[in-house]
Amino acid sequence: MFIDELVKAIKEKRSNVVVGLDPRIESIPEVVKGRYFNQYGKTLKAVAEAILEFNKEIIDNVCDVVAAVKPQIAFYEQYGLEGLDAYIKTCKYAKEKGLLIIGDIKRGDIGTTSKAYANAHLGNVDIEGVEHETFAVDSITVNPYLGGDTLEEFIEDINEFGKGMFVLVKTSNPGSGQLQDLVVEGKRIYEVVAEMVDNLSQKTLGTCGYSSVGAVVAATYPEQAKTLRKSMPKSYFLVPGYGAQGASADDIVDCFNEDGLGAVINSSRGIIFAYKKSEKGYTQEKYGEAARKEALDMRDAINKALESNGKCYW
Ligand SMILES: O=C(O)c1cc(=O)[nH]c(=O)n1[C@@H]1O[C@H](COP(=O)(O)O)[C@@H](O)[C@H]1O
Repeated sequence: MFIDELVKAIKEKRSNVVVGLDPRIESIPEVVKGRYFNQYGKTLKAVAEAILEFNKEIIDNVCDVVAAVKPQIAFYEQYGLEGLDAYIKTCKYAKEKGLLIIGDIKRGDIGTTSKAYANAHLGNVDIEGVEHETFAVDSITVNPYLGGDTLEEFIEDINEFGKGMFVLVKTSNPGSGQLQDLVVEGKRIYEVVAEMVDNLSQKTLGTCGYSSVGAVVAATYPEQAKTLRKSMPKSYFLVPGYGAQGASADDIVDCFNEDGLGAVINSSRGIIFAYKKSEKGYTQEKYGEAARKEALDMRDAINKALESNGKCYW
């Protein structure tokens, strides 16, 4: 089951870090993309090849330091089929390197359509009795805006295929409060979503005691995260906002339970494009090493903050 594998990886690697594989062609080092532009011109094919080479180097450098990777599909989808091919190959490579994959797809639609998303990203598609795995990731992010029935559609595949999902509860963006913080019948909308997540978590408990239905709770709103931690005790939090969006290790402590578990912290740009921090002596030629160094620093900073609050598991 996804959650048991995630907790196992966290404990083995002593790391609560997730690296977001969000490639932006403008930030991929010239030493990588230049070769593909020479070979294929400024084409979708060249970009997709550059992304794949870049991702593989990042994965090679962080696979023993992080619990999971989180490719955000928009960064691939924007390059059409070539881009999606790079997404699939990236996921396959990460899997070969022993990493868990959280496909950041943020889907959600009416029931039968959600089921099609579940088939694509969690389960299988059935072509007249022949099963095919299309995107093959371990867990996904899901948008709850259409209501609880639409989230239920993912549960069957989560249980059948041992997968997981993280439901958007409190997001990191500046406008997240506009809808999520509204008070309706005495409760904030994000609290209502948290109740839905908590109910679903009971149906998907792993042997580790946590559930394969988790929640996205942003590091940029630590006060809300503290309350949410109590409302969803069995759900793992996927915590974005660390690094590039301004949150630090101290901001994520309350996303963890007293047992030192309960959250994975994502950083995308801050790690994969760390080579740009030339003041640290990083170079574009050694962009993989720079990512590794930043992932190690992030792991250690989080462990230190947890330790000083009596919440370090190891
Ligand atoms: O679901 C997410 O991962 C997510 C939710 C959220 O509230 N905020 C957020 O930034 N994210 C994603 O987390 C990643 C953050 O990237 P960086 O800001 O570069 O670390 C991006 O892939 C976002 O799409």
